[in-house]
Amino acid sequence: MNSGSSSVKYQLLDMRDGARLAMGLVERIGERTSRLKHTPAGRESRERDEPIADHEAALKAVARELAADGLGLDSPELAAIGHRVVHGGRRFTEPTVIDEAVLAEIERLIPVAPLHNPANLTGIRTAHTLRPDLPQVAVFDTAFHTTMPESAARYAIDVETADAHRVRRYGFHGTSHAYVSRATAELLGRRPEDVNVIVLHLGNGASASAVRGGRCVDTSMGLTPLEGLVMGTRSGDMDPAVIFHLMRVGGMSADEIDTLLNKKSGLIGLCGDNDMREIRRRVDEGDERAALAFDIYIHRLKKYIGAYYAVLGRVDALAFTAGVGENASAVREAAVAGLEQLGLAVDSGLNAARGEGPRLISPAGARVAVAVVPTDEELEIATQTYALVAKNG
Ligand SMILES: Nc1ncnc2c1ncn2[C@@H]1O[C@H](COP(=O)(O)OP(=O)(O)O)[C@@H](O)[C@H]1O
Ligand SMILES: CC(=O)OP(=O)(O)O
Ligand SMILES: [Mg+2]
Repeated sequence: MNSGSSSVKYQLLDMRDGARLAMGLVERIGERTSRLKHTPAGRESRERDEPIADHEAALKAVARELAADGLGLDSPELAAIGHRVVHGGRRFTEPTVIDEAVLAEIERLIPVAPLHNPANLTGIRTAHTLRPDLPQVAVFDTAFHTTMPESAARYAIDVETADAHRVRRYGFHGTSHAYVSRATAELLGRRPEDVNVIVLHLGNGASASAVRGGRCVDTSMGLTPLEGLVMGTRSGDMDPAVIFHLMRVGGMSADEIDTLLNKKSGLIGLCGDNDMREIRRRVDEGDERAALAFDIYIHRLKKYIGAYYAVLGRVDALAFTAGVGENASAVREAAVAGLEQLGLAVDSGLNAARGEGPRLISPAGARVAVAVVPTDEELEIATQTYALVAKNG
């Protein structure tokens, strides 16, 4: 289960061979026009528009769809349910079997992941009600980033204050960064230990990571998923003094600024749209606001590519993933344009071609491989969940 702020993605997997039995997506939870798309393996997808009020209703709708295919949650073959949990703080560095103490810790972390941890908790509680006998396992977005050195994880603020309030950089999308950096090494035919990769996870939320020999050494999100890249609705990096200015001069409250920066900024704040498909359509029609939003998005992305190049010293591959990274060829082309001196370039034919699995888009013989590597957070969650459950007997 991958419960996001307004969506649930899910897969049912046979872990004997990794076969996907069913997958699906519930979108726009809490809005009037929620949509559920359910795809049983080897059969037609079913799409349904129906109001789905919250993550509890979403999970129940998913259970209903699975049952309709004879894959109901009541199956005795179901071994465990794995859940994405966005914020695990410093305590959770590994997948963890969920009990009351774990639930309490995820709840305690809500203030630093207000869009995500509540949805994750609802997903876990609903799944537990449906199958109280099964192990429920939490796989944390923050876990992969716990290898970051202090030089990358600490903010340069007073140490006592920071420690008293657990203020540091945790990083997110770790399940995706882990999976994609490994899949990129595989695409190059090399061991993860031997390659340095920059991963750009560009979804609605977006983050970059620098991965040296399979271990994360830096990532763009921080205490919360607000820092770093320009996102669909989040600002990413800015001078923190913007907040004091908006409070003192703009008369805004902390909550109002929180909503502004998390929900009304980024691409949607800049041009009124957060979907890259729509933005590209407008750019192609000559819309100047959309073009400026696109340029700001790309400028930030380029800065992170350069920064992580410097952090790693040697880069073997740059991998694009998630909704924007996997689909928006214009973003990939613009992000590496002008970086030939760094050995980075895309072949426009390869970049424009549609494809399914991981694929190279850099020209033959390029010093740095540029790749599109589809993420699969659900498979990674299932793999980690199954390994833990199998180990525990
Ligand atoms: N064909 C496409 N072309 C360009 N952008 C796309 C395309 N499909 C999806 N996207 C972008 O991907 C985003 C969703 O990415 P996804 O990784 O599913 O995000 P999240 O997990 O944060 O919900 C959309 O908001 C849209 O901007
Ligand atoms: C952590 C985060 O930003 O997740 P998402 O991209 O699913 O919103
Ligand atoms: Mg996502």
